[in-house]
Amino acid sequence: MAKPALKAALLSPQRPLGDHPLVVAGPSLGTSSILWNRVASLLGHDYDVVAWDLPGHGVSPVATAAFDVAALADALVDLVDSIAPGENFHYAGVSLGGAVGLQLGIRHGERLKSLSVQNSGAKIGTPEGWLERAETVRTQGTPVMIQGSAQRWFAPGFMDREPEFSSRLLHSLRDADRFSYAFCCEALAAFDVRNELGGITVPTQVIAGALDGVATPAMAEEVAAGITAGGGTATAVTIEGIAHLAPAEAPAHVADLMRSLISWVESRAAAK
Ligand SMILES: O=C(O)CC1=CCC(=O)O1
Repeated sequence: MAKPALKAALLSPQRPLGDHPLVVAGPSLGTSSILWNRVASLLGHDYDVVAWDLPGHGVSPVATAAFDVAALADALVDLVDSIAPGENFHYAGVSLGGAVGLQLGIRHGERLKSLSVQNSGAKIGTPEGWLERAETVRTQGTPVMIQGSAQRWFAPGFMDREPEFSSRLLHSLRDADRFSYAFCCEALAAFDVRNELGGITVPTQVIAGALDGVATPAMAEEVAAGITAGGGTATAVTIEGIAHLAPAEAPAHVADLMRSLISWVESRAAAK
């Protein structure tokens, strides 16, 4: 599979990288690094927060060939090495970005210090559904997804409370390259790591939204159980009142959960 080129934005304050632990944050399908703005403003004082974009989304170049989730994980390690060569990092990702996190844990566990998988699962949706969506978007463009995405992404009332932020997120979808979006759908169609979760040994938290119909709390429990069955450390947490975009909908809660995991891992490493 082709390895797509990825780019990232620094969301923490401008300063030389390396004095603070590195946190790499990944987006969901149709969104961009904007998804992480609020969490980064809460964590950016203590951590270097870098958010990457999917191919053809945000600042990443369009994809010209198919890729799978494993290739996205490999490309992300290349990206980290271009920013902070050889550095180990904490990773957090939402939905497809969370799937990339699971592949990082499976394929590149030695590079991860912790893993926060949010609104995601070891398998998301059905291959048929993703292939149908890929075809729709390839022929009609990403704007055709806006109405349905708004319903899946946000809990009732969020768009009324946060019109500007929700519209910035939906603009990321509108502005995404249709072919790259379709390749992402095809990557999700082929993604199923339910039998590989036992290979993840990095400390992991799995965050679900109680109102998420795409990646349900049961899917988060399944990920955590699969990791612990292999001897790893994982906990699943459900946040009430939110749907599919935890860092946008509950930034303070997500930042607290991430900070607990990261500071536990960092203090454990410092004590060794
Ligand atoms: O269906 C959506 O748009 C939500 C979603 C599924 C996978 C992903 O990354 O986002």
